[in-house]
Amino acid sequence: MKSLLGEVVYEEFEKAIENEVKTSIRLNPWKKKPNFELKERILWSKNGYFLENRPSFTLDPSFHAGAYYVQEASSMFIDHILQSQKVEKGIFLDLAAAPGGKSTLLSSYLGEEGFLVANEVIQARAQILKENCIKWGLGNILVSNNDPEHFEPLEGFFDLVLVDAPCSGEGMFRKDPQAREEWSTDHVMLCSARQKRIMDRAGALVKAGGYLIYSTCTFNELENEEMIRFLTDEFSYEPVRIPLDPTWQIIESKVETEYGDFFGYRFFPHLVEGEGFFITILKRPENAYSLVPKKMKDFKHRFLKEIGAKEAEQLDSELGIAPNGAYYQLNESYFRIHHNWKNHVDKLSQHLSIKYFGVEIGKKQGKEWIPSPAWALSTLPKNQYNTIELDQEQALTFLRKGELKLLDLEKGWTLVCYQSLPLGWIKNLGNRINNYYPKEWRIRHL
Ligand SMILES: C[S@@+](CC[C@H](N)C(=O)[O-])C[C@H]1O[C@@H](n2cnc3c(N)ncnc32)[C@H](O)[C@@H]1O
Repeated sequence: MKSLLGEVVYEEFEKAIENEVKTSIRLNPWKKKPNFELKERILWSKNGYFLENRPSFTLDPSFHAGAYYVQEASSMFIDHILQSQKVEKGIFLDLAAAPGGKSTLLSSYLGEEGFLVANEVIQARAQILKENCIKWGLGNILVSNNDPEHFEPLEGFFDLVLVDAPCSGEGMFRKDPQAREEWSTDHVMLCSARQKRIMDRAGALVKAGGYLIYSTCTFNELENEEMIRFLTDEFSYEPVRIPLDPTWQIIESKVETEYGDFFGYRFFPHLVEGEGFFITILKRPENAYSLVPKKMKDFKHRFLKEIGAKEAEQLDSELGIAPNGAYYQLNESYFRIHHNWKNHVDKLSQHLSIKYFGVEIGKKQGKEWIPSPAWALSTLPKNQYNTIELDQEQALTFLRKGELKLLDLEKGWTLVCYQSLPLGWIKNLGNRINNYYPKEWRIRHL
């Protein structure tokens, strides 16, 4: 750090990492705003705000409704990159995605015009990623649980690939004392070697004219600038320079390579109200040559059944959804995606271990239709259902999967909402009210 910053500035850095980092959130632009005051916007992010203090997010039902994501400010710079480059919306990949901070940002950017593959190699973390993507609710994400190597047949498939790499975590020294304990030069070398393995695969997945974004939460050059050199040696990429407002105090780093000057951006804790961070973006030339995919292990989902176009139209009409869905059936459950992405999902399902995709609408059990919690949390309409507005206490009871005592509730299914934000389903059986909030999501420590 001393060689990166010089002795004098190093002291400022050392002081800064003893201070608390400001809490920040990013709003879900496709859902209703939560009912609290947001005064200080994060300047490089369209939907990011600093909070004055750190509230208990667990006790805020609008957090569980996916109205916002708690994310530190530096990471939201991706928003500025996408907006300033006017990156075309298409099919994006977030290769190291859990718990989903950057995936939910990419999903917001894409909206209905794009589709995101959010991948996580560690199974337990892929489960958390899936939960966060469901709550975000846009239905434009496919969650997979694969090693980057498994993506080999998808070379040249993606308009944008983001790799937020596992790293030595120097930028987390302030938040996480364990990160300081675990740091060693050997660990930095190990991280750098692992990043090269990942980027050796990721670099080939971008289509001609597409973008590759690489980021870490560490400062050292071996895991950052060195990776830019590695990528330009292995693949043909063009540099991209991001416009910066000097008041943001983000430090640009120029990397001279034999293929031209490339740029990275560093976020230091003594300059920026966020965690330490490094990010770079490269562009695959329009005339880049794509490798011919090799045959590899087949992950085809044997149980995924496609629903015909006619039946899909009928389902959309019965459910009150615009007639632009493609449906798949997995056991008794129905999953819906925008039909524009059907061919992509078909291709992806041949190679990836899919954990979730689109919106799980519900399942048929005998003659009964059971609406899914994911549908409740999605931005798709649910107009034909009764809704009920809960106060905070009642909403927390619902999220604990407790029993709600509600008078004059109509028989059958009701969508429960908090501040007009859907949380899930209850069903009035006459003698009792069943709570359909998923057991694995219920909030416990209250
Ligand atoms: C920095 S975190 C990603 C954070 C995430 N992008 C977000 O914004 O919420 C890096 C992720 O890489 C995963 N990972 C670890 N080893 C990996 C490997 N060899 N290949 C790909 N991903 C790996 C970790 O499990 C972790 O979830």
